[in-house]
Amino acid sequence: MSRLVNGARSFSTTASSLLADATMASQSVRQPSSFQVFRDAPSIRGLRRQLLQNDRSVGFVPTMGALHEGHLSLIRHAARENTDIFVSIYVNPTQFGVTEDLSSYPRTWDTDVEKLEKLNEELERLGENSASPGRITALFAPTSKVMYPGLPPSSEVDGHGSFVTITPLSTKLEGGSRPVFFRGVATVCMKLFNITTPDRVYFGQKDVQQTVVIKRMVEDFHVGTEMRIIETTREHDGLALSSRNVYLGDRRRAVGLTIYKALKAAEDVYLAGKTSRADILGAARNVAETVLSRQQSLSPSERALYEVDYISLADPDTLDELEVVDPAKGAVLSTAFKMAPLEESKPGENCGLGDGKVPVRLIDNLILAPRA
Ligand SMILES: Nc1ncnc2c1ncn2[C@@H]1O[C@H](COP(=O)(O)OP(=O)(O)OP(=O)(O)O)[C@@H](O)[C@H]1O
Ligand SMILES: CC(C)(CO)[C@@H](O)C(=O)[O-]
Ligand code: BAL
Repeated sequence: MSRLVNGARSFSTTASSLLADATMASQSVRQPSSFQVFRDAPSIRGLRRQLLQNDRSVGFVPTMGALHEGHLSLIRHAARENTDIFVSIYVNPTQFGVTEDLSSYPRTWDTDVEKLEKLNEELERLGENSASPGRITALFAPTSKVMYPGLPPSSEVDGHGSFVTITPLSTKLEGGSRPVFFRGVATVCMKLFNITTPDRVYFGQKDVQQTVVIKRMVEDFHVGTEMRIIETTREHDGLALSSRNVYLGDRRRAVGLTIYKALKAAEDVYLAGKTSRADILGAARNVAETVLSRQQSLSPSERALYEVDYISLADPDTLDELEVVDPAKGAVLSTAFKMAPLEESKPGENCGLGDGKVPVRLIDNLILAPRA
């Protein structure tokens, strides 16, 4: 397959996306051999047209890069039911609020390309003995000028632009702390879906509210694609993989596991037969508060502090908060922790990328499955 970088152009809009595009350009050194890289819409559309004419199916996996096993798991699922997989890497400025971490979001082009190449080798080996030999054939890595051709992309709540807004879903949970987040996500996903016209799209359960918003968008706008939601990939101890975890370091990584422990405690209560909000969320809050007060009693060089943004027990379709879980329907248990920067580090301590100074937002959720 060709080693072309298709339609490579370098435009920029706001300072942040200028930085993002420049970072991308400076990192776009490694070129893959088993799939093509596309930087603009007409070129990837050309490939899509050819595939359609040859009765091939496309599974699309949108990402913001800094790829980890969670992303690879989405691609492996896509490989089981499509001949061709399109992956996108684009750090979308409009989903970051003006004070959020757009400029520090991890960008790791070379290792991302390497991981995708290795995965293609794995898929090729699997394909020899299976009926579903899907492969990555395209990596779409557009510039912001390609994605936002008309205007500089705005991250202001009242900023101008062509936006897709899905309310009230987008205002709940994550939307409470990140008011432009789902407007940005829905808008960029609509653009990506319009460009790639995939048969199926793959999203991770880890970002549960994102799956609910995109599912609603696909239904309400009659987007001609099927949506697949893939279970959360976790570390051995349960911490959900996330691109931002590289900023945690050892101390915040250990304390950050509380997010999973709190959810598990709440799930245990539901599995034991309780259905009330007070019982279920009480168990999660108890874990979160106990760990936090223990951390607060330690010295600044020993502790890692956090703030619980929300702990939610919500309806799986509307994300409305529930007082009681209907066991026939189940619920979504979700939470967000804001891990504060370390106050003091110890000599030789692994404080993570950014030396422990970058605040890290962790989100996680468990689905309380319906029971008879
Ligand atoms: N641990 C995971 N398991 C399964 N899917 C995941 C996991 N982490 C991310 N994904 C999915 O990968 C897709 C791209 O996500 P993204 O590139 O934002 O990575 P991320 O790890 O979620 O990063 P962030 O630090 O921004 O949360 C999304 O559909 C997301 O839900
Ligand atoms: C879906 C997405 C790629 C849109 O930018 C992003 O929100 C993500 O990576 O989850
Ligand atoms: N996976 C979510 C992307 C974000 O936090 O911006």
